[in-house]
Amino acid sequence: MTDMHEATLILPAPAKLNLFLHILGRRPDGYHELQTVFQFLDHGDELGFRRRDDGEIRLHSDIPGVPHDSNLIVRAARRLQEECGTGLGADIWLDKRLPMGGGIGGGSSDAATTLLGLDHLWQLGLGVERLAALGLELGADVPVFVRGHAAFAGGVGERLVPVTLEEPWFLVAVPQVSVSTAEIFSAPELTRDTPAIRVCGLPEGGGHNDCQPVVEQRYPEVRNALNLLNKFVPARMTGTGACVFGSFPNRDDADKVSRQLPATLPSFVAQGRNISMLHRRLETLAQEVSA
Ligand SMILES: C[C@](O)(CO)[C@H](O)COP(=O)(O)OP(=O)(O)OC[C@H]1O[C@@H](n2ccc(N)nc2=O)[C@H](O)[C@@H]1O
Ligand SMILES: Nc1ncnc2c1ncn2[C@@H]1O[C@H](COP(=O)(O)OP(=O)(O)OP(=O)(O)O)[C@@H](O)[C@H]1O
Repeated sequence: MTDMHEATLILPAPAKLNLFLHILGRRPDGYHELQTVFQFLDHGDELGFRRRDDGEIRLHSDIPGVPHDSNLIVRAARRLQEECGTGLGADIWLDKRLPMGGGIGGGSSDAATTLLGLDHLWQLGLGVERLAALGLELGADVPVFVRGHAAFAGGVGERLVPVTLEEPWFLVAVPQVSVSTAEIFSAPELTRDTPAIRVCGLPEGGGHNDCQPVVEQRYPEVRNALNLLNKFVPARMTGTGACVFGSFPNRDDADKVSRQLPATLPSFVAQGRNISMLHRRLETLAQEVSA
């Protein structure tokens, strides 16, 4: 067993929030037409990479309940190898900080960081378009992390239009429950007929999350978290849950509320960002190389 300090490249895998999530309809293949806005958080997992010359992909950090070969990090690495036919491999370490099944995109972000990290390490120069297309094969949320810009999403989540938003501080509460995205999308009671908005951005009044009533009904932990946070700030769920969030003009205000939440409801405070911290780090790396 080796450690993160053996990595030659360490990169962040930030979380995202869905600031609203409207479900417009269901396609014959079961996937849902939706509209949402993604913004990144300056908080996330961390991944370490080191090149191997024998073609092996080895993830040295276990996630309980996720077999090595099913981990999105390993799947992303193997898909990239297959795509470009490289004989190179990698040792990979993961410092998992984001809750799983939290609706903040941890697995998708890990996959995107793997695609961009190995593209850099193996000097493939595949470019964001091809990496985003590979990402979409792994999950609907992967392309936005590959592109790294806050975005309005349409279609089944794959049609992305970059947007520039205010960058408030968010308090994200983490109910101690994991919500399955597939379960919520297959719920008979899910509202699937919200009218499309015409602007590529935040709707007037901020919109809503159609998945929230379904999750509140099925998961009392999420309902309780929303009730608690709503006492201080208008609270909303991200994605298909379980995390709920409220926004604040500065860090101090968010921290104050965070300290008033009960110990049974963990939370974190992070700034919303239009450029993901992964892309800011890659930009710095590129500048260091060219200097
Ligand atoms: C809810 C969101 O997080 C919003 O950002 C995403 O749309 C879900 O993204 P994700 O977790 O990457 O989802 P995927 O792994 O692609 O799909 C998980 C499951 O969610 C359902 N699903 C997902 C996306 C979509 N537009 N319609 C769906 O019905 C499908 O049943 C699918 O089997
Ligand atoms: N590297 C990974 N990190 C987290 N989950 C992973 C990973 N690889 C595979 N998975 C699987 O993916 C599932 C969803 O994890 P994830 O943390 O992305 O959920 P989420 O935050 O609800 O995502 P989303 O907002 O994209 O729906 C997990 O329950 C786990 O079984």
